[in-house]
Amino acid sequence: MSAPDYGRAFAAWRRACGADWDAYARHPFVEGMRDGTLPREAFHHYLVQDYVFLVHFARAWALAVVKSETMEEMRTAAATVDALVNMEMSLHVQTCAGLGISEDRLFAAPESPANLAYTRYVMDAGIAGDLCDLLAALAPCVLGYGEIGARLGAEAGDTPYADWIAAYAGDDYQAVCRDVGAMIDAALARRLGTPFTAAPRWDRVTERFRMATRLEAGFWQMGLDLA
Ligand SMILES: Cc1ncc(C[n+]2csc(CCO)c2C)c(N)n1
Repeated sequence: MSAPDYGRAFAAWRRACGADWDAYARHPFVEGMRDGTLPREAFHHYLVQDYVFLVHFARAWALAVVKSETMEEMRTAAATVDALVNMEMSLHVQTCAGLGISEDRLFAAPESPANLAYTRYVMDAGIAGDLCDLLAALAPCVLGYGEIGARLGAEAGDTPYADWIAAYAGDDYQAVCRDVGAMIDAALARRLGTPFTAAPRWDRVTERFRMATRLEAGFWQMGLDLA
């Protein structure tokens, strides 16, 4: 299936990062969720690490509030922090509880190096650069899960991971992806001009997107390797 429409920047970044993008969006971990062959322990390991990931991801979106230059940017970034801290993280705790993973285990989990590399890379992209650099590093996470969810929602058969797929394939999450895609396009147009793909800085922000994409693939691999 073709890529979903999450705006112009995403389409251009995705095309520029072709092989790296496919290595993430079609990683064996993802295909294992699709056909149900992903080992349970790998999914559980991923979920525990993902809790730690969400903590740092919320911090990175809080940095997007700091780096905002318009009220609209600030509202989107602040709403994302709120959704992560007050909804996603408690949902995550509930999901894990349903699978027999206690909150104590989540809190006690030592952070894996692949997890640390990814989240601190995103944070540093934002600290060293402006909102464009930060959003380019955040985009593979937000929009990649949208694309993966949409594809698996259409392709998956009977799989124990149907709930995970439904959450990201659903209309609510797909609308979040379109909103974030529009925010990214507006933020780039404001700072890089239009067309932003012709701006001197375009290649540098594309490299932020590429590295974050590679680190997302590393996160799936960490799940498979129980690393
Ligand atoms: C490694 C990893 N990458 C991406 C996501 C997806 N994700 C994280 S926060 C969020 C909400 C929107 O900002 C979404 C979809 C994840 N859970 N774990």
